[in-house]
Amino acid sequence: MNKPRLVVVAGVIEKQGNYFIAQRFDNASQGGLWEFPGGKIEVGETPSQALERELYEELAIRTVTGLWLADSVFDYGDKIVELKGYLSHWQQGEIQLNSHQQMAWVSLSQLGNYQFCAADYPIITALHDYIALKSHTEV
Ligand SMILES: Nc1nc2c([nH]c(=O)n2[C@@H]2O[C@H](COP(=O)(O)OP(=O)(O)OP(=O)(O)O)[C@@H](O)[C@H]2O)c(=O)[nH]1
Repeated sequence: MNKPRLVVVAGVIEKQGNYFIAQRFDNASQGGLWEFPGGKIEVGETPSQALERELYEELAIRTVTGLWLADSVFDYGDKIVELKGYLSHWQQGEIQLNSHQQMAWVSLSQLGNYQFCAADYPIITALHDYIALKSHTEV
């Protein structure tokens, strides 16, 4: 049997040097693990549109999708997830947690203290690389 391959977008939202992360419900797939909010791309959507829709549904905030960070493919056994990570820029609204059991704002170095969905680690690496590059090019 062919296992499903899900194409999923995830957004990294930054505020004052901290990054938004959210914990999946214990009874969901990858339950209890942390992730960047987002979800599956629907038919006819661009990744950017899907991410803006998902962040509104999950967090009730309006965002604009920014820089692409990385794509990551992980086989969870029952499904393959192709995760596309982007920066997301918060435009308006206050965060309401509609689809997660917990949230946190954490620094880049604190990200290592949380257990993420396996597909997220290349996105975290790309975020580290991006921030390092940015700090080298800023004068
Ligand atoms: N939103 C989001 N999903 C992620 C991330 N990393 C990761 O592996 N995923 C996986 O991508 C899939 C899509 O998740 P979803 O939020 O749209 O919906 P879901 O829990 O109903 O997914 P499911 O149908 O696999 O149970 C989930 O299996 C989830 O575990 C991430 O950083 N953000």
